[in-house]
Amino acid sequence: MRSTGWWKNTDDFSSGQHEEEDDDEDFIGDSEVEELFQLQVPAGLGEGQQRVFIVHPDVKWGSRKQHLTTAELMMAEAVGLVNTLDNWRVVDKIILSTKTPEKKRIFGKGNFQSLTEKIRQTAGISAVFVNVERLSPLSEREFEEAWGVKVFDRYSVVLHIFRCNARTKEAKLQISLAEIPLLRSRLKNEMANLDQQGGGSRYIGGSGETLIEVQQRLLKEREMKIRSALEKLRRKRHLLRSQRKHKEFPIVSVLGYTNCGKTTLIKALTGDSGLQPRNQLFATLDVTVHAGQLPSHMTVLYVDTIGFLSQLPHQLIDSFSATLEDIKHSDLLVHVRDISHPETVNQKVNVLSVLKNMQIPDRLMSSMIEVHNKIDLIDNYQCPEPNTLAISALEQRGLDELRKAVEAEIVNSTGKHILDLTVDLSTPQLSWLYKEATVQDVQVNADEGSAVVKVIISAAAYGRYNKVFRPGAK
Ligand SMILES: Nc1nc2c(ncn2[C@@H]2O[C@H](COP(=O)(O)OP(=O)(O)OP(=O)(O)O)[C@@H](O)[C@H]2O)c(=O)[nH]1
Ligand SMILES: [Mg+2]
Repeated sequence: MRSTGWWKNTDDFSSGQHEEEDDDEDFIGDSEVEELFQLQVPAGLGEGQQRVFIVHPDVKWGSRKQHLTTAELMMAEAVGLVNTLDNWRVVDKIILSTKTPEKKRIFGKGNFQSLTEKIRQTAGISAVFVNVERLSPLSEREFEEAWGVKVFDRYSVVLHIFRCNARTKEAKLQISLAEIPLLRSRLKNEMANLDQQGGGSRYIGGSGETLIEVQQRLLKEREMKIRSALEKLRRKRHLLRSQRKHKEFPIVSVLGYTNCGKTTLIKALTGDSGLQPRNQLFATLDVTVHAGQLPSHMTVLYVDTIGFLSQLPHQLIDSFSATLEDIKHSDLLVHVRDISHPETVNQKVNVLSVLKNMQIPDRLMSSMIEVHNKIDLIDNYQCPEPNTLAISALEQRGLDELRKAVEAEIVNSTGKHILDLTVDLSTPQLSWLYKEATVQDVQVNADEGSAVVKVIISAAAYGRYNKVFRPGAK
């Protein structure tokens, strides 16, 4: 199986060193990862067709009009999540107004009764998705008993989508870690059940531990194992990052709300046919790297990242912000927006606030290029904001302008200079420049045996050039 992990892809462009080296103490084998990934998927979430009834409990706020739009958008997002999964179907859906979130019960008594009737009368439902971030184990049990089907919250659904889409070792481990709280609350639930039958607090064997203590200990051990495996991967990536820095390929991280077109754009910019854009949320779960050329023929590495989503359960944000950590080490950020989306402004606010919480360095925030994508869906789109670029990644429109803008920022941020150097063709100057810098243009003057070479060159390389070929030059 080909790994698409970022450390692996990075290798493809650098030293050719392979991820899977035998004598590497930080090496994590596939089987080790699979063992940690292989979890007791909550019953009903795994294989098979799922026919889902969605309930969105809506807390009233603001004016009625405002309130309705918000609830409907939240419902649309819930439907989007369910449709992401191949074998899941939405059978019916309902928005129910609810009490304030601080209250213990989500639904009032009357509401709950009519909801229960509706669910029981709808034929063929196999699960109910209650669109709240996290259900308490108590509510989950109560709902499952009343409705007679599995009950999922946003956390378990998003986690399941992540599980289905994870490909690399790191993504799998991150998901296994994010799953621990879910397992912990399931354990609580099971123990509450057992206790009713007097079983959970009984000591087992001669160990002096009760059943629940054993289970909790196993879970804790599992968590430690995952954390240590992740730590090993991180160390490895750090090593590769410093090797890559050496090679001086500038890094351009492409980020934005889920489904805005990041993968499509990188595919268009690099021609990398291995990339698969898909019309679904969280199509990309692994950070991957792809080489592309700028107008000056300079090679840059585009980093495809996991998409942002508002209302992402925050336990998952903790796990996944680690996946995004690496964008801090980029030379440039490109923020892609789906300008045709009705919520495009809120999406931008969400992306910027997550970046702010991640403490992205100021230099990256101020040089970030904002790209308005999917302009093919809007007639005569004009960017309303200055310093933004309008493109269609799908129809490959506006890409040259984008490449130019990327190049200008890269030249700026990496401290490279664009210079016209006159070289003597009887010396190795030109071949030196080809090797150590990016040659943009060569104008040969045959009569004089010289050429004017336009190059992009780092300050350090220019210093070496002068030392070797023009000692005494300032
Ligand atoms: N009309 C139109 N559709 C586009 C454009 N760019 C991307 N899309 C479509 O938008 C959908 C999502 O594209 P992706 O490139 O997978 O989006 P992404 O941002 O990588 O999504 P995630 O990885 O899920 O975060 C796909 O169906 C693309 O074909 C565009 O310029 N115009
Ligand atoms: Mg993608």
